[in-house]
Amino acid sequence: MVIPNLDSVLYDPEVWGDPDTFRPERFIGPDGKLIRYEEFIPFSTGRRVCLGESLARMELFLYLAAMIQHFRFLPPEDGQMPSLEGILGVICSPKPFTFRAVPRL
Ligand code: HEM
Repeated sequence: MVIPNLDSVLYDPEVWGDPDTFRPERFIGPDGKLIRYEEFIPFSTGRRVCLGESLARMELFLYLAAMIQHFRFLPPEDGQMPSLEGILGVICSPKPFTFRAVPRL
């Protein structure tokens, strides 16, 4: 079995500059439009590209938009932000963290 290391591209400092910094605005150009980087390949690329990509993108958009519409997401009372260091496995998953979801009225 061959498991490609997509992180070598998704975290390539030559492409992203500061890949470990949470800076989603890196995907928005000065004209306010979405920048599409060919190096952004969370669903892989080529012949083995994810067959569920459009479904996953749509579900993620609907789920996140609904959550953000209904809640404000804040750090816990102690102000401790989640670590951006992942747990490395076949996929990289987040370390356990806590946060507050405050309903928007
Ligand atoms: C955020 C969600 C998802 C991510 C990040 C993701 C990512 C990936 C990646 C990176 C691969 C390539 C694996 C390889 O190296 O061979 C893959 C393959 C695949 N994914 Fe996804 N996937 C997601 C959701 C889904 C969903 C929702 C479905 C189906 C409903 C799906 C179906 C598949 C299938 C069938 C393949 C195998 C394609 C092939 O080898 O021909 N994925 N996915």
